[in-house]
Amino acid sequence: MTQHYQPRFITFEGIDGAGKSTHIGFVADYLQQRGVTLVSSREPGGTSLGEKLRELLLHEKMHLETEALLMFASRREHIAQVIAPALERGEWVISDRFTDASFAYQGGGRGMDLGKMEALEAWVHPHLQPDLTFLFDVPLEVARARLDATRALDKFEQEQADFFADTRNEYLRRAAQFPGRFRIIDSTQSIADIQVQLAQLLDVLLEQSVATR
Ligand SMILES: Nc1ncnc2c1ncn2[C@@H]1O[C@H](COP(=O)(O)OP(=O)(O)O)[C@@H](O)[C@H]1O
Ligand SMILES: Cc1cn([C@H]2C[C@H](O)[C@@H](COP(=O)(O)OP(=O)(O)O)O2)c(=O)[nH]c1=O
Repeated sequence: MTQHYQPRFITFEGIDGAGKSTHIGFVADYLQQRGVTLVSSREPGGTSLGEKLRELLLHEKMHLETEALLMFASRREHIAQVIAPALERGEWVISDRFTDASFAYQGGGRGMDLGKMEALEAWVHPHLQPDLTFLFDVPLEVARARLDATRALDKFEQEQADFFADTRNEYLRRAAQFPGRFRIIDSTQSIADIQVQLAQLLDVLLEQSVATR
């Protein structure tokens, strides 16, 4: 008998170089092998308009509030075109970043007023929150060394240590504020050990999501 699951929304967060992208494919495969139909997406981006906004956001200098507004504009389109329709079809959505990233980067890193951020969140998705958020957490030096070893850096990745310290602290503050949905992954572990931990956490969510019909 095929297993049916209630739809779930999973997000991946962490400072640049923490290892988030490395594990998204693993999570998608793990869930699909267990019968989950899912959509894998990312922010900023995830739609045709969102990908154009991503290009601007990652390469153009702009006012901090413009940056926050464009992140939420991309998110609004992403929810309307991708996230909400998939959940309504009964599918799962996994997204490489969501609103916690705006709190961490524009709020923590750039210092935007968190009250304004909360207002944007309440405006753009008053009733939608991830069911599960994996926060890939590493010391800044580890993340920086991984980035330097691998790729050309975009606008955010070129920021200094202070920026990432504040970004990481805001992520950890959000995790403490919403312990029900956040799972902090110690990303100094090996990739194999992280995958074991992810599989255990996904098994719990799968068990809680079995639909009886
Ligand atoms: N646990 C880990 N141990 C060692 N290297 C890792 C680990 N996780 C990721 N990496 C490497 O670090 C680099 C950045 O990882 P990536 O997943 O792209 O980070 P992010 O998406 O969080 O910015 C990649 O080269 C990746 O292979
Ligand atoms: C979603 C989001 C991302 N960002 C930033 C974080 C990242 O530095 C950047 C792009 O994210 P990411 O997809 O992690 O970049 P990469 O493909 O290089 O791993 O956008 C914000 O500043 N605010 C946001 O709300």
